[in-house]
Amino acid sequence: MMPFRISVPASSANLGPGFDSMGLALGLYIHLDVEASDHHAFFAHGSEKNQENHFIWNITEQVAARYGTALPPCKVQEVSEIPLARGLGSSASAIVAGIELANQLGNLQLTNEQKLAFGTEIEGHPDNIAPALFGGLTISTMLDDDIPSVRLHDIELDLIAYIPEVELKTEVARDCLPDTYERNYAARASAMSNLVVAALYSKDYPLFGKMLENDLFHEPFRKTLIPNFDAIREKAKELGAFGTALSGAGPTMLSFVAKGNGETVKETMAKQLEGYQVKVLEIDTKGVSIS
Ligand SMILES: Nc1ncnc2c1ncn2[C@@H]1O[C@H](COP(=O)(O)OP(=O)(O)O)[C@@H](O)[C@H]1O
Ligand SMILES: N[C@@H](CCOP(=O)(O)O)C(=O)O
Repeated sequence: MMPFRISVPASSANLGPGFDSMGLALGLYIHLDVEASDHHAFFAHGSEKNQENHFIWNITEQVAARYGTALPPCKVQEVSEIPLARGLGSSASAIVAGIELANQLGNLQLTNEQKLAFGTEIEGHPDNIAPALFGGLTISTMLDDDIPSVRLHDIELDLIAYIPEVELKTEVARDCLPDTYERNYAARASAMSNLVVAALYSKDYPLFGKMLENDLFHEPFRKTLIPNFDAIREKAKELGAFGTALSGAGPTMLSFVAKGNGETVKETMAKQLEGYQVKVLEIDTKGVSIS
């Protein structure tokens, strides 16, 4: 086996009201460096200890078992830039990395549809899995036997992420959500989501930002868990951001600003947010890749 590297981007799910459906691939990556070995070994990021039960390797074994394939012994070294449990899709990126590792080691020739279906089955929703696989901004949903997914091109915006030190597990942030929504409420919430997509398509970024900040599906129920939710949104707006939303389930927030303004807005925001990593992030356009 020739050594190879699997790289998977992070992602920001939801984009306001696109709950469990929209996601944007980001230029932060998890990498798996793989080489032949006489025994199996998985080294997690920053660890020198072999972890036989690692989250990613477990996914790889599940995929191999599903296809009845034996995996050749190899050494895997994980290197990751994606912070865990901050709303940047680390679990989905790790799942996609595990699926791709099985695909490469077992020469499974999985189609994109098979990878998306398997990843969504594990994660429970496709909004982070689809952009981690395909790159860019994806809109997808689960049907009984299919996961339709559309990719939007040419998002001409700069992105600024405000990543706090605290973690928030997605599972905990999902437990705060109502089980059901009343019909008129759900219709209004869906209308916001429709307008987010329409505004992105027509590059009407002021309208996009306005609708982004009018989510009714999840942010109203999660904002009390999120440090500085209103302050970040208001300050970014003052500095000219079109809009700011929770990234995934949070606690990271993500601002969308005019192309070319990202660094200036970032500098000012960073001064106000002690203890945060404030970053201008690129949009990843490739999704999972092998090199
Ligand atoms: N690279 C990784 N290695 C091991 N576990 C991971 C990795 N990435 C994610 N996880 C698991 O997923 C959890 C975070 O997932 P989640 O709560 O959905 O947050 P998010 O996906 O927004 O980062 C981590 O606490 C860990 O259990
Ligand atoms: N739609 C999900 C997205 C979770 O994204 P994550 O990056 O926080 O795992 C949700 O909002 O629960």
